[in-house]
Amino acid sequence: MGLLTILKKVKEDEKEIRLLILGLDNAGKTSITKKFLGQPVETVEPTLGFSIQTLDYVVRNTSSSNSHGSREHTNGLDSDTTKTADTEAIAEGEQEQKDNNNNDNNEKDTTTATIDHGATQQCISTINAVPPAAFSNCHDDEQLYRLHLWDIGGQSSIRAYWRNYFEKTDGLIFVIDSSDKHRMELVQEELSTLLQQERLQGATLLVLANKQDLKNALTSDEIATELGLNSKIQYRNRHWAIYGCSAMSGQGLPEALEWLVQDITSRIFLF
Ligand SMILES: Nc1nc2c(ncn2[C@@H]2O[C@H](COP(=O)(O)OP(=O)(O)OP(=O)(O)O)[C@@H](O)[C@H]2O)c(=O)[nH]1
Repeated sequence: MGLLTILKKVKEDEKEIRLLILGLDNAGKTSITKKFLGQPVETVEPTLGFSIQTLDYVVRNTSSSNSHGSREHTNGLDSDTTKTADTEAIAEGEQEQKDNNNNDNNEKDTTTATIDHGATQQCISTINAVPPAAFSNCHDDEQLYRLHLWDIGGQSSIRAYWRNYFEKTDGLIFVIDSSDKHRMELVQEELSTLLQQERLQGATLLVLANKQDLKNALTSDEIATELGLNSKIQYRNRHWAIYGCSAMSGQGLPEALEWLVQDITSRIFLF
């Protein structure tokens, strides 16, 4: 294997992005994940554990397609912040993730794999079989990123397990049911607790104010105020954005994902 081949392989391996999708139960995490994957969203079941999906995402390196123009709110930080590497040993979560990463590597060519995590934890790992050649088929002005979408159940009994999935997270997608006004305080508390976690310190935060198709939905501006995104100190050193969206219509999702990928890639990939 020549040097160039080795360098290219290193480069290719680095183009993987890990996205953690969290939020209260019924917020729309699975529906949004399905929409990202181009799958039907009419029938979704509550996630009783977690599911992992991969999505190959192409970014065109032209000035127009790289722009973040459609984002609604950001903290205005420079995008050259270095990714925080968390080397602390993670007890059970780390082991669980290693098991799943191994599964990921081993099962690339299969469509599904199931891991038994006992009564409350199920994992359905669906790996979209994308030929490795896909990486070399991009045009010069295109870059392919492989997004790993970790959709974790949001029911209160499962929220205690969220911490098992923090490791190596590049981006946190926090999904909110914008029509669920009574639980906004709980949403605020859960997000605030998440952002205090050391292993999520370097992660870009994308807040999705979902279900904008419902008449009684709060707007993304109203939710930003509820969460204190522009006022709380814990958001000052964080790359964040909030987008209104609807998993049903898909409205707002392409722009939101584009912003997230652009923010992450501009921070963590050197070439
Ligand atoms: N009207 C509307 N309904 C939505 C939208 N997104 C999701 N839903 C519905 O909300 C319900 C919950 O959606 P899920 O995607 O299962 O939510 P979840 O966050 O994955 O839920 P858990 O797995 O319990 O954590 C389902 O009935 C969806 O059809 C949306 O944008 N608009």
